[in-house]
Amino acid sequence: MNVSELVLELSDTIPDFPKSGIVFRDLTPVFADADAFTAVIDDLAARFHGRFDAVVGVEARGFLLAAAIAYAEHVPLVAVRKAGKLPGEVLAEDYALEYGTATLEIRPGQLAQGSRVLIVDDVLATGGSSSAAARLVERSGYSVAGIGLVLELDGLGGRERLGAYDVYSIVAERA
Ligand SMILES: O=P(O)(O)OC[C@H]1O[C@H](OP(=O)(O)OP(=O)(O)O)[C@H](O)[C@@H]1O
Ligand SMILES: Nc1ncnc2[nH]cnc12
Repeated sequence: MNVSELVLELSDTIPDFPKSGIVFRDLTPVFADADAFTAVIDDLAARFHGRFDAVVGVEARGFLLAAAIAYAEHVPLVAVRKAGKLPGEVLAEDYALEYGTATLEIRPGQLAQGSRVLIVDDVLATGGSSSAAARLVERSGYSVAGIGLVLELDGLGGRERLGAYDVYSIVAERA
């Protein structure tokens, strides 16, 4: 099986989680399969290879992917976290997602100005999380080299919202 077949084969679909009406796509079984996880990391890293100086992972599921890509490509890893988790000076962006609203934060000054940053997350739905992460990257003085995702849910406006960026997902499916 190729990497997109592995993602489709192993991922789960849970109706009415975390709220009634949401069809939740769970990628943890993909991460729990060593061959599939390795294939996912290799695919995302290869797609953007040579075009990024650092990786940003979006809490929480994006951390799992971003850490592995940073290790594989030997580049710095920066965490974009939910509000109140990072100490010291932070930049913050409010956003909406499929099942609520939240705030993401970054500690600026961790990378050289002008660094090309790859933003990584597991799922693209409305694009609220990724666009908030992109705004934090840009407000920190870096550029967004691309946004890498495992699964894109079509029909929720995410790709349209991220139109300014190079967005790649391993699998796209109708939400
Ligand atoms: O495109 P969007 O509409 O923003 O949705 C996608 C985001 O939603 C999920 O995270 P969630 O906020 O549920 O947090 P978690 O990773 O901590 O579970 C997912 O991991 C993405 O970060
Ligand atoms: N339907 C969904 N499944 C998994 N993660 C999500 N993040 C936002 N919407 C989601």
